[in-house]
Amino acid sequence: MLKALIVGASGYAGAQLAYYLSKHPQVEIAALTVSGNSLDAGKLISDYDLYPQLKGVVDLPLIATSDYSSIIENVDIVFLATEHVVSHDLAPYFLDKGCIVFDLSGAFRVNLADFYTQYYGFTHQYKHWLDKAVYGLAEWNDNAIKNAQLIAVPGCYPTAAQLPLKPMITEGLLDPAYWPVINAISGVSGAGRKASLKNHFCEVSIHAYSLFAHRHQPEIAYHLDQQVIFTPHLGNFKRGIHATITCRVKQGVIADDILNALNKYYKNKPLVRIYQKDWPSLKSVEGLPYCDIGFVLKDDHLIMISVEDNLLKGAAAQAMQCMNIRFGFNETTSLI
Ligand SMILES: NC(=O)C1=CN([C@@H]2O[C@H](COP(=O)(O)OP(=O)(O)OC[C@H]3O[C@@H](n4cnc5c(N)ncnc54)[C@H](OP(=O)(O)O)[C@@H]3O)[C@@H](O)[C@H]2O)C=CC1
Ligand SMILES: CC(=O)N[C@@H](CCC(=O)OP(=O)(O)O)C(=O)O
Repeated sequence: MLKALIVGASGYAGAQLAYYLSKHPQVEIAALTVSGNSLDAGKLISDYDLYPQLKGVVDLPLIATSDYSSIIENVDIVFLATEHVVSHDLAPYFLDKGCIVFDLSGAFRVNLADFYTQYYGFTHQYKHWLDKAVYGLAEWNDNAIKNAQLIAVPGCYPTAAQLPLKPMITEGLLDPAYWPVINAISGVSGAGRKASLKNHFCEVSIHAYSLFAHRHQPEIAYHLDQQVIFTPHLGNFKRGIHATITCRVKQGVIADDILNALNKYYKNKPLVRIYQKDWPSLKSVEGLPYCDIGFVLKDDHLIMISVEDNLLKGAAAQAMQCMNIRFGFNETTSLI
């Protein structure tokens, strides 16, 4: 049995990882940790005020620590379900110890000078690990993931945006003169579990935010090798991302070309489901590890709809999928 550590286990993504690992036949949980001064220190993850859904499933304590020396002996795999700067600081320690690290934050996703100072507010200190990190967009990077020590699991919006667009761009179906326009709305869990007025349920309305300034715009553009306009929205629901992506196709492209491109890349990919008619809504993916994609073409205007659970295909499920790929397990083990 491989042994896995989840850092940030009391967070929304960390708790989902704990659930998936509890069902995995080849990997077991070595420890669940939170920060040294966590208010949840010593509680069971399944306690009433944390995740009672995990009662009888994962009844492990949350260890509050910043010293991993006694834990690491026993660990093969580390999931960092922590905010970006915490992952940035912790990942090299585990990597130097030889662990395989799956980072759910943005700390190793984009290898561009000044990207972290501009969008994340810190100067990246670990260029050599940034150079080695493999972007964990699982359906597209499986060969590189198989050999990676550090897997940077994509952001929730970038997964919902890239999965529909990548086949279009790779097959040369889009008119390069027009940037795809991505309008995506996320549930409040996208902001994490820590309470603030911004994610207080009674305060949340529906609104766009970070116009022309969200850190996921450069992440999407970098990995697509195509500029895009990206506008995130916050919605008054718990979980899920619904992305509406409007593009201009090249003259002569017909609906069959779009469907064939999607099928070419996803027919054998169990976690991406293509709609042949109509288009998906959030209820088809809530609590599930899929990204569902539909589209409509009118003349040379293409609208693609993609939906996912931000905490699952947008975070924990994709991390688990990457782990399965990395260790040669069935891609969907413990996920479906
Ligand atoms: N929520 C989402 O939809 C998505 C999230 N992500 C990314 O995944 C990561 C986790 O997100 P999410 O689960 O929402 O975040 P949460 O805020 O819900 O959880 C963060 C977790 O990290 C712990 N933590 C904070 N500081 C430290 C530390 N120094 N050492 C160890 N643990 C620490 C927190 O516990 P405590 O503070 O008590 O120590 C908590 O368990 C983030 O990088 C986020 O950007 C990616 C895609 C989607
Ligand atoms: C609704 C909400 O606030 N969403 C977050 C993005 C989700 C996330 O966790 O960001 P990463 O994918 O970069 O890790 C935001 O816009 O900052």
